[in-house]
Amino acid sequence: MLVLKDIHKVYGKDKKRVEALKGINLEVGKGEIFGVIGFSGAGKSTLIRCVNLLERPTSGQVLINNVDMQKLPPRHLRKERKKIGMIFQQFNLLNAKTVFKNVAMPLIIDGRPKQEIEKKVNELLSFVGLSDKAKQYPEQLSGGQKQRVGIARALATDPHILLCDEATSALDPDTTQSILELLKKVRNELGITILIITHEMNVIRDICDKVAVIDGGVIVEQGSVLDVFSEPKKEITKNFVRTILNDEIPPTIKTFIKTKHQHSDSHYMYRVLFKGASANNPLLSNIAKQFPVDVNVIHGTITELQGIPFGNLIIELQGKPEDIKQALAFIKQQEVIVKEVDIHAT
Ligand SMILES: Nc1ncnc2c1ncn2[C@@H]1O[C@H](COP(=O)(O)OP(=O)(O)OP(=O)(O)O)[C@@H](O)[C@H]1O
Repeated sequence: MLVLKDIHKVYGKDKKRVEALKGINLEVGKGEIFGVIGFSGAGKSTLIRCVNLLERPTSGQVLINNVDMQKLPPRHLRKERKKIGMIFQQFNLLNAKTVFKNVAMPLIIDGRPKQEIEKKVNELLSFVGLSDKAKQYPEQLSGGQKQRVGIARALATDPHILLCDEATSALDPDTTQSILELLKKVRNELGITILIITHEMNVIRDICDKVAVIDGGVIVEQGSVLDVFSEPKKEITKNFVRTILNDEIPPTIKTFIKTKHQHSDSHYMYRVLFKGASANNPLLSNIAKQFPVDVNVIHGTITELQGIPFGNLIIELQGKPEDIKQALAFIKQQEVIVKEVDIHAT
């Protein structure tokens, strides 16, 4: 659907030269919700603007449905661009125009007949839940309602892809949630592919299928949200995951365990990650029932990723070394990820 091949973007020259993107490779499948997360200055805005060629890449290819966007003559490019909708952090609405006119604008520019515009805009306002606001002006709306207008406007030309540039960053948590639900509806009911850039991991957790982490103009890690959340590899990714899935053992518990293990070289502490169906299995009680081993839950968090439960527990197994070995072998047969925690190194 959308393929970015070795995209570089350089701004300025000589002393003012900034290499904002340093060889970005991404593939977004049809109907996917793909999130790109990074800190401020990582290159997110540049990246998303390169997709619809608001910003021309210095080198590299932007392929949409196998069409190389940069090779298109201007007339064809204008046509292809209509298949890419975009929404913005600050909504970018025309304050002097009504909600209806704002949504109608891309269709008016496109020279569509009045009747068609009327029908389409009313459908879109109903889709985003703002039928009763058609005659109002943007300043009479809340932030969430403004973003709904932004979404309706972006959908006016029936795009295949929707680009979301920090679309929820200006909104409070509840409104963020309702906009994310609307974006899910856009994908589920209209089959539109969505590319989101954000610095908020909760946005990735709540609606993305795949995630890429961008740092210093480079994608440092990417994969399915489930995989990246369960086994983040790079430090920056671990820090992002930690913002919503705190896997740090609290200092007081660390001190307690260290004292307890002071005279022992045995390591009976494990981090267990449950995802999907495994999160519903009574694993811990099964261990306690089947082996002469006590299970002590030291710390844990459970969250949901796209409706799938996802748990991260630190457990301590107490018992004879041979029994613990057997219990551990049993745990490893389950659909969970188990890692030893070296308390002396934490
Ligand atoms: N028009 C421009 N001219 C010169 N440098 C630019 C321009 N736009 C962006 N940059 C630089 O490119 C780098 C990436 O910026 P970009 O805005 O893409 O990052 P970002 O991840 O979107 O950050 P933010 O969330 O703060 O907007 C930064 O160093 C920025 O200063």
